[in-house]
Amino acid sequence: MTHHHSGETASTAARLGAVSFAYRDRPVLTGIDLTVPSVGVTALLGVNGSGKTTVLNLLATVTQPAAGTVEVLGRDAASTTALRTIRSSLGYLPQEASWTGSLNVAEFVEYFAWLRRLPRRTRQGAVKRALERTDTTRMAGRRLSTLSGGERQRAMLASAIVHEPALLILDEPTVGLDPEQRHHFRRVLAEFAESRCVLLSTHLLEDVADVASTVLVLHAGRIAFDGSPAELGERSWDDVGGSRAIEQGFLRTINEGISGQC
Ligand SMILES: Nc1ncnc2c1ncn2[C@@H]1O[C@H](COP(=O)(O)OP(=O)(O)OP(=O)(O)O)[C@@H](O)[C@H]1O
Repeated sequence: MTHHHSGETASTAARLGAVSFAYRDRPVLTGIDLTVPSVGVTALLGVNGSGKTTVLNLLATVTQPAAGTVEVLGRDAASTTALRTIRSSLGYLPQEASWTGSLNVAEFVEYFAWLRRLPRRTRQGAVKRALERTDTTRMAGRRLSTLSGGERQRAMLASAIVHEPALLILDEPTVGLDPEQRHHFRRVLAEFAESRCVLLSTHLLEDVADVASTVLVLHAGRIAFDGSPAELGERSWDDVGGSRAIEQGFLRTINEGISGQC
């Protein structure tokens, strides 16, 4: 995996340009600019309430900005015709996505294949591939309600990638997983991101150290850092290395409000 960060030369999966957004009278984003590279895992960091979910909702075209431009997969999300194309190439796993009912894993993923309008002749193959990719083939016949947190999250991931989206957006996907399940989940994401864009929000610096090629830090309504995990780690106070360095670099970025735009 490459460790370049987003820039003018890298091809772009998604972009926000001078976007502002408020919930009633509460401003959340204030003229934010950001770029998500088209390959690799991009991690969006920020404290609680900084607006990560809002950013993901905008890029998933679930929410519209009050001002500014949202561009996804090279198209302007303000255009109704572009939206059709964007949405068919997009996968979105919202925070704590929860599904009830009696479907087993394979049926659940097939249901999404159907929702995504995959033609009948390719549907079974797509389901099989999504199960293989997420290492859920063994649990294909088990009901969702009987799965552990990590197994369930992988089944959710399978449903989000069954149509092979060019851009996959995940809101805090590793919450509630134990260390081994997190590790496993990240390996699946890393593999998927070898040829596609994965954008995830997280509070876990270990997610960043382990799997991200690009880190964006959201602070005070804007992007306060845009670079590689190593570059964020270089902002630490001490010579600590690893996810400790990234944590310190993150804290320093939000405390000092350093601009990380290169
Ligand atoms: N529907 C809403 N109505 C009013 N305020 C909202 C709404 N949704 C979010 N907010 C507020 O907007 C701000 C940004 O919320 P958002 O969920 O985007 O942040 P976040 O970074 O994802 O937070 P967390 O890390 O806690 O998930 C917060 O202050 C939140 O309270």
